Amino acid sequence: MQKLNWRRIVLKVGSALIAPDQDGCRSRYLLTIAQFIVRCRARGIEVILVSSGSVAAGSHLFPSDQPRSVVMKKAMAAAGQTEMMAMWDRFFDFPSAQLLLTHGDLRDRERYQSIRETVFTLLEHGVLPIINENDAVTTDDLKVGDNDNLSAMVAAAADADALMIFSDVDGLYDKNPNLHDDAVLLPEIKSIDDSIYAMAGCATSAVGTGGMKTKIEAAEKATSHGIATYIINGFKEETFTRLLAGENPGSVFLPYEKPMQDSIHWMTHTANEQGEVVVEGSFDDSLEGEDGCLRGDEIREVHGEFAVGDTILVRSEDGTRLAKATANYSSCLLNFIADNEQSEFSEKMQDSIGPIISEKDIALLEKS
Ligand SMILES: Nc1ncnc2c1ncn2[C@@H]1O[C@H](COP(=O)(O)OP(=O)(O)O)[C@@H](O)[C@H]1O
Ligand SMILES: N[C@@H](CCC(=O)OP(=O)(O)O)C(=O)O
Repeated sequence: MQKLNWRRIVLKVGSALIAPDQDGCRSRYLLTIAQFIVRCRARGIEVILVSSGSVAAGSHLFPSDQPRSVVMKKAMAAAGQTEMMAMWDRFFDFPSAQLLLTHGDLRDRERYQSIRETVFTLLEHGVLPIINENDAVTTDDLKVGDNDNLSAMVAAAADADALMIFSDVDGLYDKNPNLHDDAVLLPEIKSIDDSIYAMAGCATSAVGTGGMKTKIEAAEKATSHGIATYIINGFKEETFTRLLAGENPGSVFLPYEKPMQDSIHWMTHTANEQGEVVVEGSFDDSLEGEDGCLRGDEIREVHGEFAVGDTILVRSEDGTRLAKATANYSSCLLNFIADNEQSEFSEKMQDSIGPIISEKDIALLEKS
């Protein structure tokens, strides 16, 4: 038996595989994916499943002649999720567990840690975690919006070795293969830049969300955490035999050689900034200084309301996004310090509380 190097993998299954006829769940493609999961587990590989498809699975329960409003889609998701979980559960003789998440859960550090603990406990006890976005309750500002990005956040949280995105296409092509006959498949992508994003088109199926763009975003999130990311065709049986043989049946994005530390990765790719501080141009110098930190006299403006421990954006006076960081001070206190930077009280306070942000809690961003 071929020895695979994966210790833990995240599989993401797109809606077209769940409900290919848009008429409820079908086992046609899921059976092969389920067998792949069983075989991986038999080889000692821990598997986490991120399953799309609740809306596609539930749509047949609602009148097709009515507009698909947001609220109608939420109702479809709520009903379709049960159908989809029942379908997955039928394939396995081991237990599975449902986790319905929103971005609101993942971007809160405590809830993120709690999700990690739950996932690890499930895996430890041989239970298959099956994850989807909680579409029935989520709102625009709380949702991830697509399961490609969600699966990458899950893969990072679970410290997986590989993320496999099973879609309706063989991998990433230099242009959409459903629209261009001369599109060429890219088997290996070493780094992701604008030229890679330029290849991505939208979804062409009736049920897909995000197309290739969100898959590349997911690959960027995952590879920067050291997670190899595959985009592969879940419709083809040979995909699964080739994966188990240690081959690449589609496109693989190679992991960073020096992955980000988990808390920095979370801050960069999952957390939302609650507010921002504008600093004078010498921010890089302050990081290189003895304390590796930011002090009150470098702050020009404070925007938004944030508390100690929240993620904030550090911006330069010319608008450049310099870094995300954990705030050691609330916005209220920072406003006071910025207004009274020379005061003895401000200086004493900083001496006793310490730096406004500390080097270990800073994620530097691309300067653009
Ligand atoms: N450069 C590209 N390479 C491959 N597929 C692409 C590309 N650009 C756009 N696509 C489209 O992306 C689709 C897959 O995305 P999507 O429909 O969202 O799938 P899923 O439901 O599996 O997430 C393909 O069927 C194809 O139409
Ligand atoms: N959470 C949604 C799926 C969103 C999504 O990203 O769909 P897809 O592009 O098919 O992976 C659902 O369960 O219907």
